[in-house]
Amino acid sequence: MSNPPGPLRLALCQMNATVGDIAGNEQKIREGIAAARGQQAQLVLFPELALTGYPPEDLLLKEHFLRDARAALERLAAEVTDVVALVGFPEREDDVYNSLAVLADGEVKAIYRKVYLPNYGVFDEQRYFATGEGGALIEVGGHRIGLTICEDIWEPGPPASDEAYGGASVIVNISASPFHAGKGLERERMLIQRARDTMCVVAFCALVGGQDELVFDGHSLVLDHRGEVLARAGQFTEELLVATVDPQAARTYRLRDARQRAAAKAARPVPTIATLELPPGPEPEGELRTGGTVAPLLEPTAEVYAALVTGLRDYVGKNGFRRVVLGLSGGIDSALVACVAADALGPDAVSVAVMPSPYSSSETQADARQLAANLGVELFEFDILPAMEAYTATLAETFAGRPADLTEENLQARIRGNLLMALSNKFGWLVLATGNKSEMSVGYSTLYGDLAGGFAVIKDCPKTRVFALSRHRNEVAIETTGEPLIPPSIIERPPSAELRPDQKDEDSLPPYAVLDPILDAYVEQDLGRDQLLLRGFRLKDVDRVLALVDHAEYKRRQAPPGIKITSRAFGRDRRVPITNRYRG
Ligand SMILES: Nc1ncnc2c1ncn2[C@@H]1O[C@H](COP(=O)(O)OP(=O)(O)OC[C@H]2O[C@@H]([n+]3cccc(C(=O)O)c3)[C@H](O)[C@@H]2O)[C@@H](O)[C@H]1O
Ligand SMILES: Nc1ncnc2c1ncn2[C@@H]1O[C@H](COP(=O)(O)OP(=O)(O)OP(=O)(O)O)[C@@H](O)[C@H]1O
Ligand SMILES: NC(=O)CC[C@H](N)C(=O)O
Repeated sequence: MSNPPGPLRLALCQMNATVGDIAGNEQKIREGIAAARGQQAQLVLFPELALTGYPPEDLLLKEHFLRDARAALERLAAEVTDVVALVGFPEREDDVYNSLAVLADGEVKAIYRKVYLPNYGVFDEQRYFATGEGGALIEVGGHRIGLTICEDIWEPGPPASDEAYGGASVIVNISASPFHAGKGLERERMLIQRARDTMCVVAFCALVGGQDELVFDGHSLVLDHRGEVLARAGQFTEELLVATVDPQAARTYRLRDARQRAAAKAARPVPTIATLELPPGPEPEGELRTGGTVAPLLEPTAEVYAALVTGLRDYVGKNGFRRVVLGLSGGIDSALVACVAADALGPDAVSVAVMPSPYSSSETQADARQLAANLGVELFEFDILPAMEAYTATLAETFAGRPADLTEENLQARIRGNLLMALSNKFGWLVLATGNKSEMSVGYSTLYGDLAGGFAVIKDCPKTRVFALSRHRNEVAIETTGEPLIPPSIIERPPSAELRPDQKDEDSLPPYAVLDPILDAYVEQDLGRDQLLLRGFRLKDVDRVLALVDHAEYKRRQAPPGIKITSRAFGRDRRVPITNRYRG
């Protein structure tokens, strides 16, 4: 019997790739490999499709895009020495595969192809990729390492189980796993279970950063064979997570667990696709011990806030904007968006416009000005009365004899939207829309009015969550400066669109504490009318809300993109027809 292989030093490069920026991603991978080498890592992992960013969507239908990605991979491979690098890329062969390349000794040594291609929720991988054949191992200095790509490890059985039964003591997973509230913990629990099932070290290397509506939270992990967390990267931040693992301990552990012997006999044989020398690694005399840094987890509301900040920062940065602008009403939605913008971009990159009409109360305007001052953002003031009067005069003859109604209310929202778009056009700023998920659900927003804009930061945050996030931001401010950031009256005042005298949201909608749970059940869980009644919601509320949600689909299709933070956001996550006579 040969000597058992010793410890293995891993580096997980939790990087923020940009979709389509092959050269930029290539450079980040190059730097990650150098940093991993600097940390004496022997194996360095990069996220799923790290070379192209995730999801590249229909770029994958372009042959030249696939060729460019391959060329970048070959360039990187040629430079790799003294470490084994596992890099995600789209592979064009007889078909297209979502693949992991094993780079070592100046070449691409082997390629593993993703087996499970997710095609639910926001995922569309079967549109682009063919499935891989099954699990695969690489041997690095006697360590058998099982390869998986993202969804592969969400499946309880093969390929990970086949790889473990085939002798793997380490399972690596390169991933691009989009965030929703609570997902990080859910994913960590799943990975702990996989480590226990396979009795393997699990190294999970995650993508981080925003891509259109998706945010990738990072939260890379290294677990031992009993599911203990050896190392955890921070959430929503780039990081090179380095950890030393003891694969031999996993092998020893298995000797005491007879279950896997029978299962191993029944398992599908797994090929070893590369046999490689162990790269140098740390000096044995050094203070080498298993583990790495373990970042603490953010609490649930802080986590969602961080997702919004990351999503906005990356949307703005990756799309080449330098500044954003939004209408600040003195209400809670625009207040929260302004805070997120200032936190994401810095107050110097945020402008706000206070645009009172005769229905805007002096209190809300004062609150808006106070918040702008607290944030230190640039403030514009535009009185919209002259524009309202101009519209009214222009339409007077046509509308003669008709009372003022929603038409005039919507005109106010449209005047504001127009002014913001004028600032956008003149100065090249991105307009942030401020609608929340409750409003998006029931269509409580004006087309070409407050729905105007380039990015809708809180469109997936129900109003009750908007309150929680705003309170959270104030708690953070009080902890750091002793003062709230958002004037408390903004949080305490009953929500109103202020489009007519004394208007309150609750005059036309059920209270948000009632509305939001109905929306969660109907929109996120697809429950029907009868099931909603079984849950104790009132018939009157259910019928009204369901009709509003169904009717507003046309409006949502015209809304700007925004950050997904729930398990079911509007858009690609929930595809319902606009023309639709089905009720309930
Ligand atoms: N199926 C369909 N496909 C395509 N377009 C369709 C359509 N059905 C109606 N439309 C069009 O949509 C128009 C109606 O939509 P729209 O013009 O937006 O107006 P509408 O939905 O009628 O009114 C706006 C609603 O949002 C509320 N609001 C506005 C502004 C701010 C807030 C807030 O609190 O934040 C709330 C306001 O109180 C009101 O209830 C119709 O006139 C028609 O042109
Ligand atoms: N007086 C105003 N000045 C500037 N912007 C405004 C004003 N009123 C409305 N807006 C813009 O239009 C959006 C829709 O606001 P509205 O007051 O109609 O309802 P809301 O959904 O309760 O939003 P908020 O909580 O921000 O007030 C606001 O978030 C803001 O961006
Ligand atoms: N890219 C993937 O395969 C991701 C799928 C996985 N279930 C997730 O949500 O994280």
